[in-house]
This record gives sequence, structure tokens and C-alpha cells, in this order.
Amino acid sequence: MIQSISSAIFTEHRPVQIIPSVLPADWANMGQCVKDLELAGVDRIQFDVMDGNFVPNLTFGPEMISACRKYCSVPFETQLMVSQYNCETMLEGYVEASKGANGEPGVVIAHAEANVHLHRILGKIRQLGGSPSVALNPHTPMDMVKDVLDMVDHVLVMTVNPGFGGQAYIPTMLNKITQLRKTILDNGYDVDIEVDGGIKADWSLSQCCAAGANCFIAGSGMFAYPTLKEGCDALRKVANDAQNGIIVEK
Ligand SMILES: O=C(CO)[C@@H](O)[C@H](O)COP(=O)(O)O
Repeated sequence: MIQSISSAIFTEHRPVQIIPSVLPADWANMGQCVKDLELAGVDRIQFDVMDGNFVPNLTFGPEMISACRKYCSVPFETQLMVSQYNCETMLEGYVEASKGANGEPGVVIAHAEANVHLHRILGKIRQLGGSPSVALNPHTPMDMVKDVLDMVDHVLVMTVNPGFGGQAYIPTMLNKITQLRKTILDNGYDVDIEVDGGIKADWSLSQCCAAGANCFIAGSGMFAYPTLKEGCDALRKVANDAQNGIIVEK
């Protein structure tokens, strides 16, 4: 692994956030897992919500996520990899389940491809007391969300096709991240960029950070370490280095 010192593309950096996906956790001990993740120093915890329809896999409902709330106070986020019907009918439950320990807004992520009425869904998340975010599959261009950037707190760029953990990072997403960050900066929006899928404490995270992402979701890239703290620290170090111009080359 060669490291080079070069300037990151953007000089205005937003705070780095390390966000584990709980897909690789022991689901029979999820309460203990979110507690351990909090102790490891993560900024937020992501629950991958899959409905067996929008993606070919089935995971957590709002009750399961709410049941974890009493085990930690770190904020939650729910990525709704669900069809429009499920998104609309269960939205309130997911907004509630995502809320913080003191009722503060949790991040609720709607997929651009799943929702014909994306503008309405994002507005509803805010109205219900959530922090709205929009996710883009690898094939979806950033133009698809250009006109909702004023409504969201985050945009999530998928760096794998959604549905499963442990897949290989898709490096061609870097251009989309750069374009998004440029559009956000040019318009003066207050929006974080999240990346999700195959993100590890190596060139994958480093180059996404240099392109303008500041929130890093990692499943296998976090749980592969002997301890969760080591995983969290390794991811954070690569991100901090990248923001300081130390970019890891492939
Ligand atoms: O949303 C997804 C997959 O659909 C991601 O959150 C992955 O679950 C992250 O896992 P790794 O790729 O980091 O193992």
C-alpha cells in the first residue's frame, strides 16, 4: 500500500463520521452489539432495512430497531432498502425507531429509485421528526437528486449494489461523489455525503473522502478487526489523514 501526500480536492471539510452497519453483527445479541459499538467510539449506527422486494434480502423492522434503543445513546440511522409501498406505509415507524435517546431526529434514508414521489417522502420524514437522507444505487446519476438537495441532511452514495454485506467496493462511484460535493458547495447546501458498501480502512475510504464524502458506513470493514475499537480507530485515521491530504493510493 503506497501512501502519497497530495491535496484533497475540497478544502472545506465536514466532520468525519464513522458509521457501522450492523449486518455482520450477532443478530441474537443486537442489544449488546450496539452497546459495544458505542463504547468503540462510533458516531452513529446504521440498520440496513431490507424488504425482500426492493432488494433480495430481508432484515429489520422498526420494532427490532426500537428494541435496541435502550442499550445505547449513539444516534441511529435506517436505510430503507424497501419498495415504495413499504416506505410509505411504514415510514412513521422507522422515523420513530431512528430517533435518539432523547427524541432527537435520527437519520432516515429513502432510496431515490424506490420512490416515485421522493420529494413528498423526504418532506414527510422531516415533518415526522426525522433527519431526511436520500440514497443512490450505483447506476443512478446524481442528477436524480439535484432537485431535492435543499431538503436533505445527507446523500448516501451506494458503492455496492444494495442487498448484501461483504461485497466489493465499486471505485467508479468517485466521480458521482465529486460532482455531488461540488453541487452542494456551489449551492451553499448543508449536506453530508455518506458512502456505503465495501468501505475499508484503505484506499476505498481514503479516495471517497478525498472526493468529498465525510460519512463512512462500514460493515465487514469494521467487524473484521479483533476489536470494534480497532476497527473504528482504523477507519477514522484513514479519513482524518485524507482530510489532511494524505491519500492512500490503490
Ligand atoms: O447497504 C448495504 C448493503 O445493502 C451496506 O450497508 C452493507 O451492508 C455494508 O456492508 P459492507 O459492504 O461494509 O460489508
